[in-house]
Amino acid sequence: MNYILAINPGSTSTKVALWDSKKDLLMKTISHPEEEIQAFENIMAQYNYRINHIMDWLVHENISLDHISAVVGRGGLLRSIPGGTYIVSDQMLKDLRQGIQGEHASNLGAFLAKGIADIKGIPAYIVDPVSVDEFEKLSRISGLKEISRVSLLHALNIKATCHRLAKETSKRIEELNLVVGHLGGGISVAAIKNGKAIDVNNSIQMGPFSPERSGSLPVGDLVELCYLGKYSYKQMHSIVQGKGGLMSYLATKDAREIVNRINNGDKYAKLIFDAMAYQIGKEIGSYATVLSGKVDNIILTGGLAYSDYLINKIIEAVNFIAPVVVYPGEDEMDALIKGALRVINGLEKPKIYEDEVV
Ligand SMILES: Nc1ncnc2c1ncn2[C@@H]1O[C@H](COP(=O)(O)OP(=O)(O)O)[C@@H](O)[C@H]1O
Ligand SMILES: CCCC(=O)OP(=O)(O)O
Repeated sequence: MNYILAINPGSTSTKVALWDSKKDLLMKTISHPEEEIQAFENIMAQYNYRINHIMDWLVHENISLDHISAVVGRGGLLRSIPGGTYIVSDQMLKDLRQGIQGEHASNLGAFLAKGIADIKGIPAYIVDPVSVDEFEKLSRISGLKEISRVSLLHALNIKATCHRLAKETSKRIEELNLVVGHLGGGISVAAIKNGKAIDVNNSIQMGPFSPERSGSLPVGDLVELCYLGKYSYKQMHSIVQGKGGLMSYLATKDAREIVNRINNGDKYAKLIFDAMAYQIGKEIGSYATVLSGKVDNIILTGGLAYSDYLINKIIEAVNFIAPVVVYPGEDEMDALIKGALRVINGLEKPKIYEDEVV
């Protein structure tokens, strides 16, 4: 049996999947309790912890490394590069170790893939990392000379949903203009022009607030908050990235719990949840203008797309722009496997990171 192993490290879990030539996909979400993750100084320090969990899972599934022919990981905050499947290289690992564009759980994907692949001398890949950059020149201008807007997005799932829609409508992705909202713990809203993500909010720093991130904030007030002497640099980061958004207002990031509260008459929960829908709709409208209003479809995806309450509010606001297609959840594991397979089956040449940096 020849398996491909896919690894997707997230902030609270490591998702693993095994694909075999009979096209069976075996998947597992290995959850990491907060107190275990918190014990590590940084993301890189979690390497041994996460790889041990993956090895234990393989043993549990009775899969020998001898039967794995390639390993593919989610790509992290690398330098800006075009979409595609990349061979894990030393330079890539160096940039991730250095945190060239910041810290993110996905920075471990290439390390975990390479770590396992090297035991047997098999190839290690990453696919459509979060630093996929297909921006047009205009998209990079921020409003302050010292700061450029950068392309960071849920590229893997966004690209996968574009391919899915193209297939379902018998079109080529290059023919489609789409606005895609990946609505998860973080939110990316991207303008996809002829298959390329020509602009996106950058879910870590801007755009609508999300279950755990503040999104764009009034900039002067943010500067004030930073200099109050109340919070350290590290605390400020964790406030806007992990404890912002729904978490900040409602002390939970669980959309199901919030809808329950709303159904039980909690007016404040309704105000905040409705505001998130409002901001998402506003962002979608803004990205429709990037495409001059020529939008074939709006796609809503990610965990929050399971919430009928939220999705109906967003659809109400944006369906004057284009028909809305909802793909709840995410298909990142499948996208990783498919990316590796395109290269293994010779349909695509694997990209070399060093040659592609934008
Ligand atoms: N079945 C569901 N119904 C409503 N909301 C859901 C459902 N599943 C997940 N969510 C919400 O989606 C959000 C997380 O999305 P997800 O894509 O799983 O996040 P991530 O992968 O970024 O951690 C959370 O707010 C969670 O409560
Ligand atoms: C860096 C953009 C991708 C992102 O925010 O991923 P998560 O939601 O998985 O943290």
